[in-house]
Amino acid sequence: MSVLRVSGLEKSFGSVQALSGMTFEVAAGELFGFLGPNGAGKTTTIALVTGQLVPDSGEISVLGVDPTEEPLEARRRVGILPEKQSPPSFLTPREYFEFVGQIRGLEPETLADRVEEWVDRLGFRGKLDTLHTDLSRGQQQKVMITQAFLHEPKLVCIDEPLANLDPIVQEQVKSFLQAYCADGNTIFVSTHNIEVAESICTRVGIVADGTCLTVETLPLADGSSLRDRFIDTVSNQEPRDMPQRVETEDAPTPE
Ligand SMILES: Nc1ncnc2c1ncn2[C@@H]1O[C@H](COP(=O)(O)OP(=O)(O)OP(=O)(O)O)[C@@H](O)[C@H]1O
Repeated sequence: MSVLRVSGLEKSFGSVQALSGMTFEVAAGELFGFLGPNGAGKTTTIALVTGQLVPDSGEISVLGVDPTEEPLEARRRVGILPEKQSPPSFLTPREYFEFVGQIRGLEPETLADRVEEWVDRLGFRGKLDTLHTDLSRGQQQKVMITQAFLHEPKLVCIDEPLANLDPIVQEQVKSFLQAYCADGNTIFVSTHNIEVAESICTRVGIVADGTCLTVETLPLADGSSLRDRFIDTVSNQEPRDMPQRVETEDAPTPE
């Protein structure tokens, strides 16, 4: 069954075309990697899938919901770990998790149990009552990972899950992500870390210029490395037409 389906997505920001025909599908139980160079459209795709942006055209289905039509419902069903976002500086992890637990409709006992699991898993029990502003980047990332999984969503969209984490915690998070998918859940993970994607993902989509160029099952059937496949795929793509500069007759004259 398809958990996430994206078809012919187009999205522009002014004259910048971020997505041009983005198409791919992710099935239940997959740990699907989304790989691409800077500016390929990965973050834009996650924002569309999670109802934070509206596409210009194209179709999205997230756990059977169209996030363009029902953004709140899509966000309710999906766990989101956005790129480069920090928990609120003026709250402690405990306060933030209470807030997230209420939004996610968790019973207080369930929330308490899950927070216990996560502080043990990621080792930040001693920081539960420290303001986020006084936590390190890695400790803040642990809080952000926890909030994405607290309601145990069927689908979690993650941008760079291992950013700022030390190698030991990275291994713990990688194992957790694999176990979570082995239980039948699905993770969609955008990353620049090709070796991490190769070690944990079941399939990867390689994207560039707002398009999914190929989807590969891992390990690659011909035994080549994902890094080589990535470089070959991205460097062999046809260059996209660059937007033409539009000359206007009444352009303002410089003072
Ligand atoms: N709000 C915005 N306004 C204008 N342009 C934007 C906006 N958001 C994204 N873009 C442009 O859309 C394109 C895709 O950006 P996006 O952030 O989705 O790429 P990405 O694959 O996540 O890149 P990276 O790996 O560098 O994080 C880029 O050219 C970017 O400059």
